[in-house]
Amino acid sequence: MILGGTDTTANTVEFAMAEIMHKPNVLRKLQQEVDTVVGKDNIMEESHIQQLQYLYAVMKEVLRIHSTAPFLVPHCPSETCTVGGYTVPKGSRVFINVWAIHRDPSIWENPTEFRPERFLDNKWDYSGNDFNYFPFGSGRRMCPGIVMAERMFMYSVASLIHSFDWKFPEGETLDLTEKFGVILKKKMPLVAIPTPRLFNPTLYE
Ligand code: HEM
Repeated sequence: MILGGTDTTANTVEFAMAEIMHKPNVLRKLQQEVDTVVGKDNIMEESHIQQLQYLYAVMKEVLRIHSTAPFLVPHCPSETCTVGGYTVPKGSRVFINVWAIHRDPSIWENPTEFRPERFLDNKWDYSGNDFNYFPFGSGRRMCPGIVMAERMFMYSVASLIHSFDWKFPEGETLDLTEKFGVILKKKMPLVAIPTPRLFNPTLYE
């Protein structure tokens, strides 16, 4: 529970910050949204999360393009079964390549482009009922930590972009190389330089 709940969300936040910093128009839109909802003379609270619809779309897009659990977790059928015409013997170890499904050009327009707007119409959700988009898996073994993951992600990223502007260190550019494993990680850790942007310095105390 602790492993499943910390590394996953932390890596999703790291990928999100890297993508956001690389796309100044996305950062601008996010900051406009938090400034409207939270205000620049206030700090981010959990109660603001529900109103951050653009940030919610950003989270969904990060979970699509950098699927935190790229092969879900291994499943093992208790009986031999047939799926899509293929026989899966009892006891097999089954990995679902959700990373590839989330980048399949027959499902997604420009799949490698980071474009949160594709989620703004709420057509896609991750309830596990749509096998084109299921970053939290599906069925009985689906992730039980979705609500906590949402809150941790939304609160962390909203606080970071509300309180600070962010840039890459001088001379450094974006490196989004992924390191595959049970959990997808950024190969090179993100280095990001913050600059305070709120009016009242006491909000940083
Ligand atoms: C961005 C955050 C997260 C992502 C993308 C994620 C994704 C997943 C996925 C894909 C699975 C496997 C589902 C399947 O195979 O059908 C899973 C399982 C699991 N997750 Fe998460 N997870 C996240 C955060 C969390 C959090 C915050 C917790 C707990 C507080 C958590 C606890 C678990 C547990 C206990 C399982 C195993 C469930 C089982 O096997 O019955 N996860 N998660």
